[in-house]
Amino acid sequence: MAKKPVRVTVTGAAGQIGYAMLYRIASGAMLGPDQPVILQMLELPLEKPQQALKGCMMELEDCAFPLLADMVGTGDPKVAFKDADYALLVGARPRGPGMERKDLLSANAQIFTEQGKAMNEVASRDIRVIVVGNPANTNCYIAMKSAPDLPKANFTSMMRLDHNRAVYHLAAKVGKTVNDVEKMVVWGNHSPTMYPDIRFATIAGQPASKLVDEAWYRNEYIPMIGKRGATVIEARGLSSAASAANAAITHMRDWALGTNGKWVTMGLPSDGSYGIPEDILYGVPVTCTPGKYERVKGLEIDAFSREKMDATLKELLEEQAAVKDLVG
Ligand SMILES: NC(=O)c1ccc[n+]([C@@H]2O[C@H](COP(=O)([O-])OP(=O)(O)OC[C@H]3O[C@@H](n4cnc5c(N)ncnc54)[C@H](O)[C@@H]3O)[C@@H](O)[C@H]2O)c1
Ligand SMILES: O=C(O)C[C@H](O)C(=O)O
Repeated sequence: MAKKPVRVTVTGAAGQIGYAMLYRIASGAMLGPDQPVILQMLELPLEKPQQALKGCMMELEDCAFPLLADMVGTGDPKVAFKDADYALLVGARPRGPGMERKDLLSANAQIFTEQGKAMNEVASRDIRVIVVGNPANTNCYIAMKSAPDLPKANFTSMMRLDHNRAVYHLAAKVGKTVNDVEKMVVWGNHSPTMYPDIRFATIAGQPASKLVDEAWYRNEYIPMIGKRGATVIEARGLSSAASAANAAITHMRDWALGTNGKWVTMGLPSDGSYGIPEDILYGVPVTCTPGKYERVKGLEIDAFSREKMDATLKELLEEQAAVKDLVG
């Protein structure tokens, strides 16, 4: 029997990431080739973005996707999140050259308070949320705190782009492919303080730390992964869109359908493990079974890692303090 359609909300749907994302979700790339979806798309309630959203919806019609059961385009969060089963919170102001992601904090905090409240009121009680809009970890924290009736564990922030970058550049360094890399971890914040940790990683079954030079790893690789977003902005004049959309889709796909034991990185509200205070949205390794993620627990944290993990935590605590008044 055909599956019942599920409702997927995308905010900032007519922006660059939205445009790279909608058609893949409607094609089944996120929830599988037998799962019909209803797309509920939110854009700013202003003429230009609403007009652009209409254009996106025309193109969705013209794709004639068999899995697209229905669609809604709106400027009202309560319409966009109504009964939503999945939400991809993309809509936010992106940074330009010379800005850090945390410079966007106050501009975007309001958005995530409003959207958290709307989800609290009208979304499915089991909604699964990924926050992409920057600063993603803290925006997710704000949305989660603004939705006290929904399970905290269902709020996640996107660290998958960092994870994918870390996997690709490690594989490339030793002349292997991404398929050869297992057990990558990117701890912490989606910012230059993030800590790509290769201590558990293997490349074609060999320990990664034995295959690459430690000085390269510490002095080149870690900062390069942390600054990759800025490097793309410099080159494109715009922030990553295709790779960000791809990361969000694979984050949700893995959560919905499982990873078959493979480790991926998700920003999760901390449960206190690894010395991260509860509720802070922090990148950690997980495995997923359909509909459920499970943290990889009990990893040993050495002195170098502790220092790196504490530095990215410190930044998250500062971001959290800066939005304290909004969150209450
Ligand atoms: N977490 C990550 O790894 C990652 C990666 C890339 C980009 N980003 C972030 O994603 C966000 C979106 O990037 P983009 O390149 O698509 O930007 P964009 O400017 O092209 O699109 C953003 C869209 O959001 C809309 N929008 C703004 N406020 C909104 C609101 N309150 N409700 C609904 N829609 C709203 C805008 O009208 C616009 O169409 C930015 O914050 C960017 O920094 C995050
Ligand atoms: O760096 C940015 O501002 C965009 C995004 O967060 C990225 O990492 O590509």
